[in-house]
Amino acid sequence: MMRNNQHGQAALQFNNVSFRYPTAETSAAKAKGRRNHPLRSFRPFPAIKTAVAGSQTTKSQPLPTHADQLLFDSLQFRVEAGEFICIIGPSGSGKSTLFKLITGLSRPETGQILLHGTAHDSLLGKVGYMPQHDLLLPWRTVVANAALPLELKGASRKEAEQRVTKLLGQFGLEHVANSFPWELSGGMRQRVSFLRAVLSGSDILLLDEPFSALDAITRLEMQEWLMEQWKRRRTTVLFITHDVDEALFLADRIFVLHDTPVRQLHDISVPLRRPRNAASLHNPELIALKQQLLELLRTKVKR
Ligand SMILES: Nc1ncnc2c1ncn2[C@@H]1O[C@H](COP(=O)(O)OP(=O)(O)OP(=O)(O)O)[C@@H](O)[C@H]1O
Repeated sequence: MMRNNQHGQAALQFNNVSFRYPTAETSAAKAKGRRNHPLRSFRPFPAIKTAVAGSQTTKSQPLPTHADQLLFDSLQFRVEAGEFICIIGPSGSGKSTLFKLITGLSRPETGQILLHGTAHDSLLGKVGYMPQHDLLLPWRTVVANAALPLELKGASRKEAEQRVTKLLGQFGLEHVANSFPWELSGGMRQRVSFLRAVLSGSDILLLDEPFSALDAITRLEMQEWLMEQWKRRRTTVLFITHDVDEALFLADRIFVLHDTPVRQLHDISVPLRRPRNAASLHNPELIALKQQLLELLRTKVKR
């Protein structure tokens, strides 16, 4: 179900976004700090000796630095309202960093990130974010964990918990309302985490490998459940995964990050009608697409 509207306002848009770790200022400041540090002359390891032909000179090898690690270079893309986008790419290609830029945890060096056509000073709190590890607070019950974003927005705890309680049924959590996270299965914890992201109130949800720790059956159940939630809420979803089948099953479009720095995303539409089921992936067109994606992922990330 593509809801593409290239001429209207995008839900999310990257305009020439460049980013590197750490920023030039931080590395310069760190280097200055190191130069003035009293322990500067302390050498925990002997300098690496480099034999230079015909001489006895010794030379210290420079330590590797991330200062030049440009990850995104003038990156442009747009995501339309209501789309389901999966993001795949080899480890270290920048998938989680893309989310850090969207949430505002990191800032681009140049370029703009627009939500519904508007650039904000900070995007923190403007998108729902479900991190790779659910980060539920162990001392809070399911209701109290899910109520957190409402409390952060100023609601009293009682008020927030009342609103959460009304939603528990939709998320299949009514019978564990007063349980603690350690009493729940992985799939249930993911539901609480998802509810918490939804309660951020944003219509853009960023899900970072939410199902990677689940067994195959629970994972399939959670994928189907997520599809239901997405249809019901009509949110825009960006979903990071390492699993090509999962991406093909869920996505309208798949973004592939396969080079560093990322200058352009491979933007691949999934030609599969909804509703989908596991058997949909056996269609020959999808098998060919899977091969194409695996080939792209095998491309070595350049530095
Ligand atoms: N805080 C940081 N400081 C310096 N470099 C970082 C920092 N965080 C990540 N990096 C580097 O940036 C690159 C991209 O990291 P990122 O976590 O975005 O990759 P990823 O595609 O999400 O990887 P994975 O699939 O393993 O989760 C990596 O080379 C990583 O080492």
